[in-house]
Amino acid sequence: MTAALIAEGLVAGYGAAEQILKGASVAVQPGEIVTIIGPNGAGKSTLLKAVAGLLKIAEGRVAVAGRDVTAQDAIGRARAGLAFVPQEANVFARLSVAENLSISGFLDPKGSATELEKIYARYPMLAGKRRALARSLSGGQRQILAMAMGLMQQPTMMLLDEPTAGLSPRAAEELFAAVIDLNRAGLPVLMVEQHAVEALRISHRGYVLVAGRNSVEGAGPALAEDPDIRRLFLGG
Ligand SMILES: Nc1ncnc2c1ncn2[C@@H]1O[C@H](COP(=O)(O)OP(=O)(O)OP(=O)(O)O)[C@@H](O)[C@H]1O
Repeated sequence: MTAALIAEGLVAGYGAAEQILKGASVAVQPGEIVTIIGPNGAGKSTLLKAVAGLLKIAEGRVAVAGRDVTAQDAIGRARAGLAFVPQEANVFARLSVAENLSISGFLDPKGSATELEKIYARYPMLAGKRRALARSLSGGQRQILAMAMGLMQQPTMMLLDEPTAGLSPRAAEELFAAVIDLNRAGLPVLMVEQHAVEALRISHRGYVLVAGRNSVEGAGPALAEDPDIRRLFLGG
């Protein structure tokens, strides 16, 4: 089986300072939700950025659906199938929902209208608010919009950086339900989450990243219930 994503031995950082990633690796198999947890500053967001091609890596390799994309920039990796939803500033606040979605179809302008209809069918909330400015949406609605913008790229693999950050427990639950829904429709997901227990419970597998390196990995629900993991990384 060809992995949906392989990132191997990534070394990367920001400029002259010490590298943040010191050889981190993750893999996502077709059909999986995989969550990366770990202490603040471990490099979780940095790992997603390095995979998405937004941060140059000094060492390592990235492959999407069996194709090596290490030499590709962010656009090349998007074309190869990766959609990255950043944690912050992930929608254009002053544009409408429809405009946000339309410009996200830039990889395939011809297919964009069809894709847009699929998205409105999947998320009736967005269809109902298509003329609303993105900044008028609730936090949860905005995260759905950001995810839908990723879907406009017709990805084979979704990268989500803390999709529930700043959301109420209820909105976070709805967002996780939307992630499960997408995954059941066949999309593999790699996410970084602060709501680690909830995220691991809905994940097939999880990785613990510590100081830029892999620590523990295992089945998501098992990690969520593991007493040592809970004590060390999940606040008791
Ligand atoms: N743009 C940047 N320029 C310089 N340093 C950065 C930048 N972004 C992140 N860092 C540093 O890289 C380290 C890892 O940050 P990263 O955001 O990847 O951590 P994280 O594991 O996602 O943690 P958190 O849960 O705090 O977001 C931190 O020390 C952070 O200060």
